Amino acid sequence: MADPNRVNPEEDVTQEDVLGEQGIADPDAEWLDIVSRSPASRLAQPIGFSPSQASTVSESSFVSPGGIGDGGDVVDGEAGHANTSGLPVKSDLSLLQMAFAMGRLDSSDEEFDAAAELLLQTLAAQIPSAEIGLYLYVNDGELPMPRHVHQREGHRYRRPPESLVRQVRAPGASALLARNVLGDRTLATENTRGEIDVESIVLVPLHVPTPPNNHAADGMQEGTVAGRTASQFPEQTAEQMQAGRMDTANGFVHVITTARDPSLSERDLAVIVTACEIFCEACRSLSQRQELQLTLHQSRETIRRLRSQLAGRVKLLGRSDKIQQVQYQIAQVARSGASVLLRGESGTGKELVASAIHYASPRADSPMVCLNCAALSKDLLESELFGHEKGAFTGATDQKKGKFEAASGGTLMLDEIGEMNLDLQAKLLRVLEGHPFERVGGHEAIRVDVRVVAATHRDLQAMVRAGTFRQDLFYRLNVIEIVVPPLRERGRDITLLAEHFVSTFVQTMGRGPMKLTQGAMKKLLAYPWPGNVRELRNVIERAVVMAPLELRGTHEITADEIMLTRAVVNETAVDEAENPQRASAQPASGRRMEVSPSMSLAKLEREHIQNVLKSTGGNKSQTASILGIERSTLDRKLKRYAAEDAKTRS
Ligand SMILES: Nc1ncnc2c1ncn2[C@@H]1O[C@H](COP(=O)(O)OP(=O)(O)OP(=O)(O)O)[C@@H](O)[C@H]1O
Repeated sequence: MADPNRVNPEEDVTQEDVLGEQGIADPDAEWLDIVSRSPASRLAQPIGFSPSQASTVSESSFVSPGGIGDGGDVVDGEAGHANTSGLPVKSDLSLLQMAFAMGRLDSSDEEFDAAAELLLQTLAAQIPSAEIGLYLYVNDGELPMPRHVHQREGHRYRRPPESLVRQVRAPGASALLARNVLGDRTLATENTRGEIDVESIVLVPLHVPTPPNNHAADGMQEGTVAGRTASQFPEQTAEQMQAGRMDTANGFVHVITTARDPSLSERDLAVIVTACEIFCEACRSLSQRQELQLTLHQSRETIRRLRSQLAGRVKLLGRSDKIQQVQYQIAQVARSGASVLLRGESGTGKELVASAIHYASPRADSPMVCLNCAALSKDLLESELFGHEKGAFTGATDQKKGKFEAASGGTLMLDEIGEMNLDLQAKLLRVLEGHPFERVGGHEAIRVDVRVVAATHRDLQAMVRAGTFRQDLFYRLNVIEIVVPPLRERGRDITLLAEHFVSTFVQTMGRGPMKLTQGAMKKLLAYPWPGNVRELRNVIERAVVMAPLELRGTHEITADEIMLTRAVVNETAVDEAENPQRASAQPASGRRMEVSPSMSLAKLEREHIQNVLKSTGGNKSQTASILGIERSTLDRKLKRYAAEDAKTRS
């Protein structure tokens, strides 16, 4: 025969195990340990109770622990809750309504308390004769004041005694129902008249994620505690709860009825447990959403910070007239939303100019996206530009947004626009004219607000004449044209940029101080820079990398350490600068000049000037600088050579 002191004879759990050492003072108290829940099983079950799983419990007996839907559900037949039709009963509907209402809560800080309020309202509607308290522990210390309370008009809710609370806070504790507890001091506390008139009690442990922000103080009901902070709550994350790692409740719901009211039934217990399950799940999902929102917020902040850092770095260096003209144009066009066409050789800084326009424009806080039209096949370029739907083509395993969508609100730079085929040019034109577009394989019309900056090193007008570039697109893109000059036409900007790159690389590579020698500078100035600024950058990077590791003081980067790919270097100037005593008669082009003993000094000078002029691509300022003469002197000499030639011809 079963030991009446045992809660669950099968599992050898005594009544004391459930209630602790102090146990039940009143031997008449009837206990039902109804639900022993594992987090993993939560909400895996329907909210309602299936008749096939229901079991009726006779008075004065204990039921084995079991989760809702685990076969341990209890239905109070007398209360008429057993439902053989399989249709939801009234309480199920109300719980469903509560679940929907909780599901609709957004993830703002106050929603945890809104969910708690919904829970209490639902329970109050289901059990009109009950007083209810919801508790959350800020730490593992004493019983806190209830965070939310429901009490009827003229009635006063009373907290449970500590000894009872310990039971629901024990690891893996179940929900409890106690009846006939009138006068039992271990199960209920006194009312204002010093009587213990509580007749039945339900306690349900809660496993809720840490409330996001303790706004509980705002608009709380009587008995709640203000001034708690989220960090004071025990560390419990939604993931931990989901994984079922946390088995100590960090809160509970306490429901009581007094001697004047109907006693709480098993059906009431089941409803309360289910409602609490829904509440905990809603809190978990709110917490997860809030974590996601926090991550999103942090990511946005990071992007904003990186953008402003980037904006600070987008500096178009140069003091030459030509670069100052470009800087002026950037400032002019940035304020407008007009399309810009950037022209210039490869490596001159077209992308940098596009970025400078973007970061100086009101679109600076939105994305700046670049796409090189030369790097992709026609089909890939279309999908990169406009995106594609899942399954649009082989390999399109997911939906993908295109660069137009990615640049929404910002700027899209289309580099090498001259490489775009005519079909795509037509599609691009439509978008530039304000028409919506569809992703490849899609039907949804997408509209974006994007400023397009196109760039090319090709002669688009010639392409228009040849029929390989649409004239209407050319006009649409060429609202404003900015020509980025080649480096060889920027004179002293070469050394300015070189010095900038030296200090940049020294810093990023963590090297000691370095500087360029005069000879190195002259070598740089004498070079025609077919690869423009990009090539200069690479040359300097190499020089910094190759500089001796053991340095004392400032390392001087000599001409010999400047490795140029083309052999067209003014070695004369360099040699003279590095070894002034070793004057040489080598031409600027790098070809060794044949110097016959009969050659006059004037002829030698003329040949040298023409060679240097050739090596700088006709850049007179640069030539003058290399030769170490004034620009006006060079002009005079060139005029004289032209006059001499004309005279010879006539
Ligand atoms: N005036 C400048 N000041 C500082 N850095 C520059 C300047 N011009 C170009 N650069 C640097 O030179 C490199 C090449 O520039 P960028 O990529 O903008 O050239 P591009 O004309 O767009 O080249 P491509 O036509 O090949 O795409 C980049 O590292 C860029 O930061």
